[in-house]
Amino acid sequence: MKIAAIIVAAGRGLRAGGDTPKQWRPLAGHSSTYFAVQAFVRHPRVSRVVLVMNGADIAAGLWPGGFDADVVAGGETRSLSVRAGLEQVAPDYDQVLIHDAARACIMRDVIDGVIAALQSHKAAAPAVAVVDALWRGTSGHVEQTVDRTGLFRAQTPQGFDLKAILAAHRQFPEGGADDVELARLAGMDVAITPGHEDNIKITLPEDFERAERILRARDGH
Ligand SMILES: Nc1ccn([C@@H]2O[C@H](COP(=O)(O)OP(=O)(O)OP(=O)(O)O)[C@@H](O)[C@H]2O)c(=O)n1
Ligand SMILES: C[C@](O)(CO)[C@H](O)COP(=O)(O)O
Repeated sequence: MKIAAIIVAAGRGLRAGGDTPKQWRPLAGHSSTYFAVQAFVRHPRVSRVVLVMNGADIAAGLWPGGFDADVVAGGETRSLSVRAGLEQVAPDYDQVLIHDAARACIMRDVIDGVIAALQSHKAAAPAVAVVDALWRGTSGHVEQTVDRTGLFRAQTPQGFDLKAILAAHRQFPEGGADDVELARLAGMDVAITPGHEDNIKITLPEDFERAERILRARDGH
């Protein structure tokens, strides 16, 4: 099986704040995008990596290179950025892994779990089960306890049969929360694989410190 990876890095990171989009800010000596791309370039089963960037970030030279990855311009939404990446992957690839550049701490086991599940499924994605009690609240007050049974927190990389996910994106150009949502809209069954608590998405300002701690605790970053 020929596997490609798409790293989406074209967002503006508004919730994280700062002058520079979160995926380009200094993180453990590099950037979140650097670590995300590195994880897939180094993976022995992945033979092509496509990095999707905002056009202005490409023009500003934010990607320092140094890895064998194709760079392509993204779109206004995450789904449009993924679509741009998918259109760039050569049709002789069988499967594609779609990953957020904002998930710098992605680890080998999580990627391996998705690839293993793709041997028997057309779609597979990592997640962690919700273990805390869940509340619905308004104006700082608890209104209701929500049943957590069967609830998961979705992560990336989300993996797919290339032709099937490309067809799903073409069928639903309005997009969705993530590629799993589009796959399900197109009728695909999606297997849940083990995620990891450290595979965080840098979303809020405080997430940088946590990501930095996780990365610095690893050897040879
Ligand atoms: N138009 C977009 C929007 C998002 N992304 C990417 O999708 C990933 C996950 O999205 P999210 O965390 O929501 O990033 P942003 O959209 O940048 O964040 P925010 O919503 O806070 O602005 C990120 O790596 C982001 O760069 C993208 O490639 N193109
Ligand atoms: C794809 C994703 O990372 C799964 O957790 C997520 O959907 C990204 O976007 P969000 O805007 O933070 O929901």
